[in-house]
Amino acid sequence: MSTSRPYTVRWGILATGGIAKKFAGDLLVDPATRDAQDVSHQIVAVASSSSAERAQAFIESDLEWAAKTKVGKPHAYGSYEEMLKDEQVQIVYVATPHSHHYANVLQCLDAGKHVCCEKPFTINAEQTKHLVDVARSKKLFLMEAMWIRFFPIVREIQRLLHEEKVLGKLHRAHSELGVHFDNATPEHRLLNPELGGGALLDLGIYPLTWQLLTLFEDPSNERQAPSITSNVLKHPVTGVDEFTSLILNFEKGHTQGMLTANFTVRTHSQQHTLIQGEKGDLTVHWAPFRPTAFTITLRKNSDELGEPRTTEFDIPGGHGMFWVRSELVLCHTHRVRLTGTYCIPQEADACSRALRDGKLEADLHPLSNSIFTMEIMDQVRASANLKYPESIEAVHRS
Ligand SMILES: NC(=O)C1=CN([C@@H]2O[C@H](COP(=O)(O)OP(=O)(O)OC[C@H]3O[C@@H](n4cnc5c(N)ncnc54)[C@H](OP(=O)(O)O)[C@@H]3O)[C@@H](O)[C@H]2O)C=CC1
Ligand SMILES: O=C1OC[C@@H](O)[C@H](O)[C@H]1O
Repeated sequence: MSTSRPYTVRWGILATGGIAKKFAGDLLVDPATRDAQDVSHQIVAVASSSSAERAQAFIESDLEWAAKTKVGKPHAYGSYEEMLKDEQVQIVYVATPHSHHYANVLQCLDAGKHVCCEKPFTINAEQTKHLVDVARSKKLFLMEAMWIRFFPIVREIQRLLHEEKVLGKLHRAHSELGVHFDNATPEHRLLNPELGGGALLDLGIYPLTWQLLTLFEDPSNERQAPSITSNVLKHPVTGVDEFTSLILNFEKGHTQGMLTANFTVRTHSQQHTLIQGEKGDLTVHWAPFRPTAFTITLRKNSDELGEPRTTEFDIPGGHGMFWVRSELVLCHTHRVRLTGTYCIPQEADACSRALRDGKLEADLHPLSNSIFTMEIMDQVRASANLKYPESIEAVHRS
């Protein structure tokens, strides 16, 4: 255990909606509980575009600041601009709807702040590329908060598939995410084109990331881009994509991926991602955006499956936006608790370590991943003639 003082990063939270509450709440969990000795987090400011009172209420009631920490309270700002003038703020977590990411991240970078921005990074790839250029020119850290990239369970799946080759040669992967919102009106950010609504950008990005993690990043594919066919069914009222499906051919790896996303019917299968190889299958259990277990079923022969073996990962405390302390457990008849826990940085810890080490992007989720993801989503939208209003598609290079 290291005895040196942890590197403390000072966060500003930009927007006070649903995910901001989860992310900020996770920042307040004592890093010692996850054996992270080298980094810690402080929230120094919260900004709401609605009012300073809303930012204050976020601090007092959503974060239950007084109950959770004795550390000095963050400053509550009634506008994003005001918060970005605060010299105490080192890095900003951007949690506005997709439509606003590009403009908000530009604002942060122009104010000299490092940035961690929610997924999807922007509306289109050109906007992402512009943000990357600006961040690099200003020597500022920038990262898309595609949090599953930092989960130990995801890294363990990659290790098993790509290094240990537990399934042998990979053949195909199926991944999906369907959700159902009871009271989703046309104004809801998921249905509203003005807010970048639609299944692909909000939900499809997860099954797409599972395809990239498994088939695209399979060493035998040598990171060759897939050829893609896609199909989209638009929402009858707002015109955003309600159901979106992709077939991805990875020629180099000789694998095929299929993915589907929608915001009307929930994925009921507990297993949202299925990867099949010559020796058997690996399924990842719900949820695609917060996986906690996977099952490997090796084949006895071409027709018969062997006994499934499940590995579970714990996410003790918090929502899991910064870290996971995990223990491997083999379930079913082989219930074995493996000795030793290990802690792996998750997205917020990864940001802190990058700032501490003077890095401008995160090793586990470099900006090239975000550009590539946006390019694929652009391609799918173009083939379905799915356009957002020009006000949110525009790129403002000077
Ligand atoms: N990583 C993950 O697991 C998740 C990521 N997300 C991502 O986070 C982002 C935000 O999602 P979520 O928190 O669910 O959204 P919410 O609608 O709950 O919150 C968005 C917040 O953005 C601010 N805002 C600024 N301008 C607008 C506007 N014109 N309309 C609406 N809100 C506005 C508001 O905060 P204020 O008034 O304080 O400025 C609002 O509370 C999305 O891009 C989504 O993809 C969402 C859920 C889970
Ligand atoms: O990132 C997300 O994960 C969970 C979904 O319900 C949500 O809409 C999405 O933004």
